[in-house]
Amino acid sequence: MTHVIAQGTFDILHPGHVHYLRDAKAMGDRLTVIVARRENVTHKEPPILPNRQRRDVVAALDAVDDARVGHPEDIFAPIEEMAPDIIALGHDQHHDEAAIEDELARRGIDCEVRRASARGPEYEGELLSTGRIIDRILEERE
Ligand SMILES: Cc1cc2nc3c(=O)[nH]c(=O)nc-3n(C[C@H](O)[C@H](O)[C@H](O)COP(=O)(O)O)c2cc1C
Ligand SMILES: Nc1ncnc2c1ncn2[C@@H]1O[C@H](COP(=O)(O)OP(=O)(O)OP(=O)(O)O)[C@@H](O)[C@H]1O
Repeated sequence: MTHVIAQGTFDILHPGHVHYLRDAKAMGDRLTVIVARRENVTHKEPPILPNRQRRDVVAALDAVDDARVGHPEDIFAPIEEMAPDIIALGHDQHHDEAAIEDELARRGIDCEVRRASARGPEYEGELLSTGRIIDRILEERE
């Protein structure tokens, strides 16, 4: 059984998220998703929705076998505990594959790091970014 881990913020789900998680699931047999804690989302605006709500909705997707809110301080602690076979990074995630591989090796975790593919819009107006959905809401409702 090949265990795959995916991770992200997943604030206001859209079809890009569904694509990423299906792609990650297709890399193996079992998919666990780590949902980033609000306080750890520092590279962009913090999520609108609470940790548990983002976790619950991700857990309800077909591709997802299990979803959990991430560790507050050590992002490698859940990886160490679950010992997955593959970490599937999102196509645009800022994480450096080599740095993650180095840390996995340092901790003695035998796990491959891969990148998932991107999905573009399939029709005029399809919005595949939480940030852009929020911008649209602000434009149209103010
Ligand atoms: C291997 C890995 C493990 C992670 N584990 C956690 C975690 O335990 N807790 C957490 O809050 N975030 C965790 N993160 C999520 C990062 O915080 C996340 O990349 C970022 O905040 C959200 O990025 P996004 O822009 O793709 O949504 C992890 C990221 C990676 C690459
Ligand atoms: N169009 C897409 N195609 C493939 N993967 C996507 C797409 N949109 C988001 N993802 C992936 O989903 C994961 C979680 O994304 P995240 O929660 O950062 O949402 P986002 O919509 O990309 O956010 P924002 O655009 O506001 O920064 C990331 O790994 C990201 O690469």
